[in-house]
Amino acid sequence: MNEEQQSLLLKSYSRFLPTQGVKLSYGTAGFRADASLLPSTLCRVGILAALRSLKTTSVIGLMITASHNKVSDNGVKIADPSGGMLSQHWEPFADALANAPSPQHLLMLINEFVEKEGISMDGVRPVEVLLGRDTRPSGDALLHAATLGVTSIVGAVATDMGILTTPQLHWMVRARNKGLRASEQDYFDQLSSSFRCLMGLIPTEKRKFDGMDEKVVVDGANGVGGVKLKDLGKLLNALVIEVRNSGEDGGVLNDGVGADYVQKEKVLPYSFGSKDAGIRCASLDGDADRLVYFIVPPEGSSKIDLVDGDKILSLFALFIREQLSFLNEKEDEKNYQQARLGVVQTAYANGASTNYLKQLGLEVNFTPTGVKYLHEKAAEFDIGIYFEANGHGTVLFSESFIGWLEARNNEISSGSKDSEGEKAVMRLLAVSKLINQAVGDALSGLLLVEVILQHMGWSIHRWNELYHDLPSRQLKVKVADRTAVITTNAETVVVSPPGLQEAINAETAKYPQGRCFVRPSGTEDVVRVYAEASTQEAADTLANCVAKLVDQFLGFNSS
Ligand SMILES: CC(=O)N[C@H]1[C@@H](OP(=O)(O)O)O[C@H](CO)[C@@H](O)[C@@H]1O
Ligand SMILES: [Mg+2]
Repeated sequence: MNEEQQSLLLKSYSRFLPTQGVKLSYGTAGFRADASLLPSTLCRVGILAALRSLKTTSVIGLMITASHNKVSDNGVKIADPSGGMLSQHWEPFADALANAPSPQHLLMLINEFVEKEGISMDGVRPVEVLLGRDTRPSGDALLHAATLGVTSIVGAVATDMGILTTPQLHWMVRARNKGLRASEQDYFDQLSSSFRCLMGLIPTEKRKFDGMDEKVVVDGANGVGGVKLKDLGKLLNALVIEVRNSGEDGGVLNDGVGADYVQKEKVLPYSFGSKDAGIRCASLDGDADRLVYFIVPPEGSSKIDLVDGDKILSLFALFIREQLSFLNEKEDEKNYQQARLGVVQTAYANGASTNYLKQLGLEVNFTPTGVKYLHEKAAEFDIGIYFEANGHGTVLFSESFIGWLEARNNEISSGSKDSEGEKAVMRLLAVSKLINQAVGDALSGLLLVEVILQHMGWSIHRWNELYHDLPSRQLKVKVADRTAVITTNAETVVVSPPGLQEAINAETAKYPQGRCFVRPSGTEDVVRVYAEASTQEAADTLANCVAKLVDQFLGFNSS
C-alpha cells in the first residue's frame, strides 16, 4: 500500500478510537451494540465495504440499523453485490478489523487481507458504497463515521442514500449492479406497478366477495417502514393501508410495538385494541425486513391470533403452486414442466406448517437459523420460498426461470391473454418483480399477501384456518459457555456435550406430538430451547424440563 493510502487509514483510525474493553462480533445480523460504542466500528466497516467493492468490482451496500432492538442501540451490516448478505468468508476479517487495538495492527490486518484476497489497491478501479440508515437518532453521526471509513480507501466514493428500510438498500445495491434504475422512486414504481398488474389478473368471479376488508391496518414499529409504506400506499388505489405507530406522533421505536414484539409476546402492539377486532392487521419490525399478520380477538383479551412467517410462506406456496399447475395444463406450455418449487424453513417453523406444506406435495428443506442460510438454499430452486417463523423471508426466482417467463410473456403480449396458463406466466413474472429478490422485505411481502388474499377471495380468518399451529414454547437458558453446544441436522440434534441429546430424546418421547431442540443463539449469550406438543401445558412442561437438562449439562454449576 502506498504512502497516501497508509496515511488516510491512519487518519481514520485516530479520528474514531475504539472503546477500551469492548469486543464486537459480526454475528447473524452484523455488528450491534449500544450506539455510543459504535463510531470506530462504523468507520472500520466503511473500510471493509470499500475493500469488498474493490474485490468484487461492484457496488456494495452498508446499512446502519439495529432492526428490532431498542432505540439507543444501533448496528451495521453489509450488502454484497447481489443484494444479499456479506459473504460469510469475510466475516472473520470484519471481526478482526473492528477489534484492531492499534493503528499498526489495523494496517497489518488490511495488508495481509488484501494480499490474501488478491485485492489491488492502486486507486484506479471505481469503488462505490451505498449507505443507508434507519430512523435511529444516532444514525447521522454513525453515517459520518462510515463515510470516513469508505473514503479512507483511495478513490472510493460513499453515496448517502438517506433514510431507508434495510430491504430498500439491498434492492438498490442489486439494481445498481444489474445496471438498472435504483432510486427509491424506482423501488416504489416497481412494487406498485407489479402489484397493479397482479390485481388486474385476479379472476373476475373473485373480484367482489363478502367478508374481505379493503383495508389493512399496519403497525409500523415507530420505525422507517411505516412512513415508507405510507408513500408506497399513495401509489396503490385498490388497497387502503392505514399505518399506525409510524413514529410521526412521538412513539418510541420498537417500544411495545413491532413484529418482534407481536410475534414473541403474542400480544397487541400499542394503539391496537378491541375496536380492531376481526380486521386484517400486520406488523413490521424496526427496519422493515420482517412482517407478521395478526387478528385482534373480540373484547376482553390482549392475546392475539398470530399469522406468522410460516403462514405467509404457506400462502405464497399455495399461490405459486397453483400458477405452476396452470402452466402445465396446456400441452404447448409444458416446456417448463421441470420448474422446481422448493420451500425452506428452520427448526423453529411450527410443525403444523411443515406437515401442511408436505401434504401439498412440496419439497420442504431445513437450514440452520439465519437468513443467510435460508437464502442460499432457496436459491437452488427455480422458485424457492423461504421464511423464518418470525416473518423474515422472500421468494427467489432463478435467472433461467425468469428468462423463460420473459420469453413466454413477450409471445403473449402479441397474442391472446385469455388462458389461465398465459395469466399464470404474467402473474409469476409480476411476483418476481414485486417480491424483493435481494432479501426479505416487509413492504413487498405485505403487497404480495394482500394481492393473493384478493386472488383467493380469502379473509384473514380463512387464511389463518389453513392449519392450526401446534402449541409451542421458547425459553432462553444462561450457561457458562454457549459455544459448548454443538449441533447438527439443521440444529435439531446436539452432538456435544455428549449425553444431552439422549436426555432430550427421553424427555420428548413422553409427550404426544412432542418435538424439542436446543441451540446456542447467534445473537444473544444464551442457549435457546424450543418445544412443541399437543397442548400448551405439555409444550411448557417439555420446554422447562429440557431447560433444566441444559442447565445440568452446561450451567454455571456443571463441571
Ligand atoms: C429464534 C429466532 O427468532 N432467532 C432469530 C435470532 O437468531 P438467534 O441466532 O436465534 O439469536 O436473530 C436472527 C437475526 O435477526 C434471526 O434471523 C433469527 O430468526
Ligand atoms: Mg429487521
